Amino acid sequence: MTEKVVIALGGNAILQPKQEATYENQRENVRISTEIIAKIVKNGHEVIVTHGNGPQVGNILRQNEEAKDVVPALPLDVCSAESQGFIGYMMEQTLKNELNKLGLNNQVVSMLTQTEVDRHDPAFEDPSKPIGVFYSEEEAKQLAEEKGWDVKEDAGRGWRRVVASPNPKSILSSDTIKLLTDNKVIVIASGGGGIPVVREKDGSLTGIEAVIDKDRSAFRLAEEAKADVLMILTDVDNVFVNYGKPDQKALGTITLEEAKGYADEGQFSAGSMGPKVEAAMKFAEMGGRAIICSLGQADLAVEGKAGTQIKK
Ligand SMILES: Nc1ncnc2c1ncn2[C@@H]1O[C@H](COP(=O)(O)OP(=O)(O)O)[C@@H](O)[C@H]1O
Ligand SMILES: NC(=O)OP(=O)(O)O
Repeated sequence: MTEKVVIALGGNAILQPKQEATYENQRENVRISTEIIAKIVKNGHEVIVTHGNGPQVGNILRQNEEAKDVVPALPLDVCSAESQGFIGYMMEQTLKNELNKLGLNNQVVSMLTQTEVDRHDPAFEDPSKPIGVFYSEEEAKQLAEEKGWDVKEDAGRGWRRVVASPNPKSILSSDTIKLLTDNKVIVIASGGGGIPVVREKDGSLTGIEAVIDKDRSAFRLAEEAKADVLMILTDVDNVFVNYGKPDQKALGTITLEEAKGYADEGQFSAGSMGPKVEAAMKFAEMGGRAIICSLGQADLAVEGKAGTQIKK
């Protein structure tokens, strides 16, 4: 059965924390991801791809800040647009190559996407979105002091700079995305959660400095593009209960009620698995099928044979 699938690729899939942030490393990781996405297309599904940008947007911002005496620094929303362009370029090119290898000639387009947020969102007062590279606690605190950054510990993996991450209210080009997918075009959209923008009183749009969580905006994208499946890909095969403890247990197919129960127990860390499960539950609530799984198992998971699957 053909299903419309929104695939959300984790930042880890594009740049692993221990890798050097070279173009070559990132392009190869993206190529590996698009090899799997091409298989899903080959199996007959309509696909919309979205992706994270945490490491990349942090690096672009840093480049701008460090070089500001030579070239004026650009604001964070523009860095977000740059990251969408750069990742979209790698993804569009490698996906087309991988589709060609499978004898498929689908059109692929990557769209710069703006996401509307509320300028009064309380998230602007409480920066929480980790961007850029990881630091030791000592380095992070020193950088915070020297450069005025906000820094936080990131889900047990080290310390990172954090910026405001408002809730995505609407993906602005979702009508166009839907039109394209309805016409069999594979769309790469809303990368890095989308470029954050706010609507002025006269209806016009302007950018605002923030980085939107891509799991939250993937849910909005799936909702607005009327997808059947929301698939969030990360670096673990399943969602676990008692994660990291000797009695950890992988979750297979679970009901929305079961997922809510585990979330209420605090099983999913705020900065990592929490937003994924939250997005998956909201999508399941709407009657869709939500999957959280590893990149390597994505083609099996879409057929219901792997990963954590949440249904109403
Ligand atoms: N309950 C859980 N089950 C599985 N993984 C979890 C859980 N709680 C926290 N995690 C962590 O969440 C990580 C995935 O989140 P994150 O690194 O933010 O993803 P990505 O960058 O791929 O979007 C996993 O690598 C794992 O360490
Ligand atoms: N924007 C965003 O959520 O990126 P990551 O998935 O890379 O953190």
